[in-house]
Order: sequence, then structure tokens, then C-alpha cells
Amino acid sequence: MTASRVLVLNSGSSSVKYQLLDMADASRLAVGLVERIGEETSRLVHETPGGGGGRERLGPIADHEAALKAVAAELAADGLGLDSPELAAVGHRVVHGGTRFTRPTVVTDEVLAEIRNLIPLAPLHNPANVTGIEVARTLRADLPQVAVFDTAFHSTMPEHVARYAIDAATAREYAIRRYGFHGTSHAYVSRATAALLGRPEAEVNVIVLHLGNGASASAVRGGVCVETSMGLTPLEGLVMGTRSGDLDPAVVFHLARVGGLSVDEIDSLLNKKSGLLGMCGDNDMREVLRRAGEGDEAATVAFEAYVHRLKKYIGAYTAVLGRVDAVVFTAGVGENAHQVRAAAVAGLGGLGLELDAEANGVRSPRPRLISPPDARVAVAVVPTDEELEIATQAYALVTQ
Ligand SMILES: Nc1ncnc2c1ncn2[C@@H]1O[C@H](COP(=O)(O)OP(=O)(O)O)[C@@H](O)[C@H]1O
Ligand SMILES: CC(=O)OP(=O)(O)O
Ligand SMILES: [Mg+2]
Repeated sequence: MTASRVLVLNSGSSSVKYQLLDMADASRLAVGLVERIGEETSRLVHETPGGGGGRERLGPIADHEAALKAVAAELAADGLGLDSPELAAVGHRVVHGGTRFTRPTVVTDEVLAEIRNLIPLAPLHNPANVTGIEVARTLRADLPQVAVFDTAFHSTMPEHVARYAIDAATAREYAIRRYGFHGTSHAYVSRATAALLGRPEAEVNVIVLHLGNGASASAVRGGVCVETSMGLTPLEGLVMGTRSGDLDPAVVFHLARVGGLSVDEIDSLLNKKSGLLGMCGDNDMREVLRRAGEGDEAATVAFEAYVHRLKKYIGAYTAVLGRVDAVVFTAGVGENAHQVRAAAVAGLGGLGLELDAEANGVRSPRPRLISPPDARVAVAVVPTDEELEIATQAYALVTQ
């Protein structure tokens, strides 16, 4: 029997998403989520799409280690545990790979130490990724653990795009440059968009808008990333659920000098208490839309700020690419919020962007066009699948 299964762990700051896939036919054997880790109201949802029904467990899960052990126990209860001889690898989403990791990488002690060294550049994400690797290694020492990096797809950005216009020696000393994130999603979605258009990836220029809790835009020319909105850390760029995105760096000096805030307080303010949450008190776009629909002013301004930032990036990346074949929406907000899509594209007829309002209103889990057939630039919704992409890359590495 050849081992053809890959377990994918996507550990976020307060959640773990996981999937067990059989790469022989890309089928899903188990899919689950642990959310609100560290709170009293933690919740684990575990499903086996092939049958057997789902399970939900409520109650406090203290930290990522406990969450991952709970996930392993759920899998074991279905006979799908880490001890299975059919398992070929565990694929881990690792958010920050620095300049070193631009390919999927089998985790050794030395690789793990390097991922740990990158924690200051992704303090909300890399610690959870490290814990995921450690727990999986403890449970099954002989199994290849493969790290797949969010930053990897963006490593092709030209030097002048990746650099900040700051003192070159300082930038070099502190590894300050634009790395970009959500790369597995941008890679998967840009490729799937070319397939949706029925054209070779190498011929297609795409702007991908990954709008989840974290949100980022990328410009992809012929399958190669040439620009993305996140930078040194996942804070730059679009307005997000709890992150500010772009701002004048002098805001930080002002808060420190005039407001007396510490660096950690400002970090927390911009990463965890800004974005939609900071502007209107809700970080979930569903809630923002509901309130804006009722005329709530703070929610309306937050929505408009979110959309305005999107328009700026669509315009900027149209200029970067020169010719755009498709603008594509993905992730929780991009796939579900037709109001965000409509507002982001509204008024961009001059750039060749138009929506088919009826198509935009349709709810579907499938990739689809939401622009009229004769539009100069296609507008599309393409559901992302970071887990499948991570599994594909990890499996290719261990079977090559
Ligand atoms: N039906 C919906 N309408 C609007 N927004 C939605 C809808 N469903 C999910 N979302 C948004 O998607 C976000 C989560 O997206 P997701 O891609 O799962 O994020 P992450 O992977 O960063 O946790 C939620 O915060 C929510 O705002
Ligand atoms: C890098 C990043 O922002 O990830 P997420 O959207 O999962 O928080
Ligand atoms: Mg995500």
C-alpha cells in the first residue's frame, strides 16, 4: 500500500483548521476547525465528508497544543489517526518564511529553529505554526513534516517592489523588506482563475483579492506574483477585520510621543483593535453589513473605508500589470459578500470593470464569472483552498 494521505494543519492566531486529504483522488477524509482557542467558549467541529457524520465539542481549549491534541484524538476516533500507515506527510501552513524559505520544506530541527527565529516578523501566526509542527512531531516522529510558507509565492516580486525606500544598510541589517502573505491562496486562486477563463496560466494577468479576516491583494502576471499588498508583516495594505492596513508611519511616532503608548500597545492597537473592529466595533463583515443596512453610521463608514482601499489597490495593480484579464474575489468576505464585490467594482468602468448584478447575487461554492460576457476585464469569484494547495505541495515534495 502506498501512503497517499496528507494531513494539513492551518494554525491561525486563535484557530486551527485541518483537513485530511487522499492525494490519490484529492478527496477529503476529514475536515475540521477548532476556534476561539484560549477562551472559555472554544469549539471543535469535526466532519468526515465520506460518511460517519460530524461532531461538535464545546468547552475551553486552553492553547494550540491542547487544540492539536484534540484534533489528533478526533482523527484517531475515526481510525484516521497520525499512526495510520497511509499517511505520507503532514503539511503545515507557516506564515513567515523570511527570505530563506521560498519552497515547501521538510522540517528538520534546524528548519524549525529558523521558523522560530522569524516569530518577531509574524508574532500572531508563526508561534502557532511552530506548535503545530512540534505536536505533530511528538505524535509521529517518523512522518515527514512539510512547511508550506505564505511568503513563498511572493518571493518572485522584483527587488524594487520588495524594497521599502529606507536606508539600505538598515534594511539589510534588520531584514526589512516586503514579503507578502496568503501566498498559497494567491497561487491557487490565480491558477484556478486561468482555468475558469479557459486560458493558459502563463498568458493571463490577474488581480487577486483575498478578503478573509486578514486581507491582501496581489498582482499576478502569467502565474508569477509581481506585487502584493502585505509587507514586512501581515499588517500593511487593505483594511482588515482587526488590522489597519496602510497608514502613515508617523501615526506610530505620534501615539508614542503624544499619546504615551508603548510599542507593544501600539502593535496591539494596529493589529488587534483596528480595521473594521476599530472603526465600528465589529470585525465580522456580516455584522458590519447588517448594521450598515440599518443605517448605522460607524458601520457605514467602516464599510466605505474597506471598499475605498480595495478600489485603490485595483487601480494601482491595473497600472502595475498594464493589462488585466481578471479581477478575482476570494476568502470569507470575497466569496460571500456580494455587497463588497459590487461596491469595490462600482465606478471602475474606465478600467474595463463591470458587474453582472444578477450573477454577482448568486451564492455558489463554485468558481464563477460575475461580469458580463463582453466585459473588457473579467470579474470572478473563485473559492480559495489553502489546504488543498498545501497538501498538493507537501505531497509533491515527499513523493518526488
Ligand atoms: N456570508 C458572509 N457575508 C459576509 N462576510 C462573510 C460571510 N461569511 C464569512 N464572512 C467573513 O469572512 C471572514 C472569515 O474569512 P476566512 O477566509 O474564513 O478568514 P480566515 O481564514 O482569515 O479566518 C469573517 O470574518 C466574515 O467577516
Ligand atoms: C497572514 C494572515 O494575515 O493570515 P490570516 O488571514 O489567516 O490571519
Ligand atoms: Mg485564512
